[in-house]
Amino acid sequence: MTLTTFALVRHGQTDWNAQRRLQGSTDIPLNDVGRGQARDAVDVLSGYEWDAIVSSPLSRAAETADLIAAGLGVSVARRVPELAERSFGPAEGLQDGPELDALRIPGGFRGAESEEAAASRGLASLEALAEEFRGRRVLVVAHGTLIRVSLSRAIGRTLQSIDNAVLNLAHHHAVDGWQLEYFNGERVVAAVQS
Ligand SMILES: O=C(O)[C@@H](CO)OP(=O)(O)O
Repeated sequence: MTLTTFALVRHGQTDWNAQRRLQGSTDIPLNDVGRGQARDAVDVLSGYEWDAIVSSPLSRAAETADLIAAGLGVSVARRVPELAERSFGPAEGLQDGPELDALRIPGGFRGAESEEAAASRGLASLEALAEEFRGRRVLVVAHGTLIRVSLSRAIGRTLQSIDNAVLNLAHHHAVDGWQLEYFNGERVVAAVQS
């Protein structure tokens, strides 16, 4: 089986990231730090061949993808709606604290998209991309939670190997045992077989 190679890239920083406010489906643009992070990623990623770049439609990811694509000279193939961040419902905009705690229920927040639903759509879109770009190398620019839950699901089902799977452009973010690492200049790929 020919493997498709993905670099899974988290978008750069937004003001809400800096303020530690949950964004989810709220469309917050990159800030200057985030735009700089996207440009810095070009230096790291330019050591590899990329056949396509796809992104979540939310502007923090789309703009990161556009900046990386411009720097690499690769056209942005498309926005993939299923790569949008998990929706957190009424928890969006909140920081850690009592107001957020009041919305917590097992597995998430009241009124939020379930982790199961986000993982299903995220992994299905990765599997479709793996098939479409079979044997090639694809940059996917998406979100912390969406990437984490999709890969968590993939490990249970179809992920064959992970080798520094996640490029985290914004900040270290450990959730449920998944450590999304800032890119360290080594191999950055997850090989996904569908
Ligand atoms: O939505 C958010 O605030 C976080 C949650 O993980 O994700 P991202 O910043 O990657 O979109």
